[in-house]
Amino acid sequence: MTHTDLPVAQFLGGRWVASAATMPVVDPATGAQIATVADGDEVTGLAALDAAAAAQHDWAATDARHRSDILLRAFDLLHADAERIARTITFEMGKPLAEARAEVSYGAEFLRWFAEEATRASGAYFRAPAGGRRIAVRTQPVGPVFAITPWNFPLAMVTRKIAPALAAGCTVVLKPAPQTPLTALEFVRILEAAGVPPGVVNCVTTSRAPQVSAPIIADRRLRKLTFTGSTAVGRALLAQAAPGVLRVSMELGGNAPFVVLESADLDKAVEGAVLAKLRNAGQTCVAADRFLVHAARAAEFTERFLTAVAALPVGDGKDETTRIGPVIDDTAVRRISALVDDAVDQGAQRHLLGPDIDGPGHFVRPTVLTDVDARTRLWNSETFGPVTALRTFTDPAAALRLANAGYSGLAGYVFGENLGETMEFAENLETGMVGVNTGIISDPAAPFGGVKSSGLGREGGSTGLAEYQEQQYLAIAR
Ligand SMILES: O=CCCCC(=O)O
Repeated sequence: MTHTDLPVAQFLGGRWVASAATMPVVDPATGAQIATVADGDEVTGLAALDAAAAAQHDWAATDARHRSDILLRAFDLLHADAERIARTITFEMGKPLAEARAEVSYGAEFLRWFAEEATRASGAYFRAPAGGRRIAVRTQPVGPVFAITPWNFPLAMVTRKIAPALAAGCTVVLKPAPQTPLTALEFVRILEAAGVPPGVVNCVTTSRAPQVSAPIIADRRLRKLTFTGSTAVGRALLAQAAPGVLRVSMELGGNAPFVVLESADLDKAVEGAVLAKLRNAGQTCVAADRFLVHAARAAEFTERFLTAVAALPVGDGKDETTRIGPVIDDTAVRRISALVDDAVDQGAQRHLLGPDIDGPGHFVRPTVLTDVDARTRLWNSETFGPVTALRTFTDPAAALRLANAGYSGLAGYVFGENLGETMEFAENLETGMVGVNTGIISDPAAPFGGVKSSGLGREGGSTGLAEYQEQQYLAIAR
């Protein structure tokens, strides 16, 4: 597969602007360079914002039905090209083809969801209770949006931001992750073909994120920043957004607890654990990181989970049989290995599963660690790899305290058949999302987001559009 039909260019103001500066795109399964794309700088970034700002007024003035129709055309075009886009995802970030196909379907659903939401925009009109005036409330687009997207879901995290922005009437500057520009560029071509007017969506690919992002965020024409990525980068972006008092949506890091209560159905728990931990080789913000298993069920759960993980073929995601692909790069391999070694040094038992794949790609051997000390870095970090950290509990109240310890609060998982106890536990988890007897929670119709340091705002669901809207209140004298 080659990507030579993608221009080495930035998409600015509805045109593909050729770039002399370039950056490579690397297949994490082989380490080989698979494409070259434009490498933008601050001038490119500001040119993208110029185009977005220039297009904002006219785009905001379009009818919601018009914007909805464009999103639906993009939905159809994405499905028509689904296999090629899925292969692009797998080539540039390594996830198994089956998962890449699932991502295309999932990503496309944001286009359909927000195409539908676009036409449901509502306001209010009523008499003030104290009399004297009528109150009218209308919505309007927040204005130009800067969307910074991650490499782990190179399509779905783009559609999850661009679809509501377009539905609301906002223009966009998109900066995809440097590891995964190809999927974003392919999607931009789909938007172009779907009829998105010039300047409404602009895309800057760059290896110099801070250099490109800072001037855009500092520019007073920008009105919203939306980011998915690590908490550390999110904090830095929030600081940059403060002087302009930008609207922000931040989907940041997690460290999800996965709790198996005494009443759990272990068929469901093991299946859920495999999905919650190993989807995308563990490189998901909602990945289960801290397994807390009731002592009475721990031996059986652990044995069955080890067997299930050992049975998952590890390898190049382009091989149809692969279930666990590479991690994104060599830095990730080293970071994950250091977390594992540190946990083992502090008393954890290491269970190595699957083959040990030596380079040239970036592979981490699936590993389960039992008896992990809750003070280790592994327990307290977002692992972002195929490594499971497990400990047991006897007192559910203590397990809940441990699950809620720490600063992150994105996702959590609870498995149990005692409905009362399970729901009580789920409701008391300090996370924005909870999977109850399921290892997959993502759904375009549900509000995705975290509490504590896992983020601000929600994407998708019935409130996802409002993240891109302002309310204007009109006081009408009687
Ligand atoms: O890392 C965050 C991506 C979340 C993907 C999903 O919606 O499951």
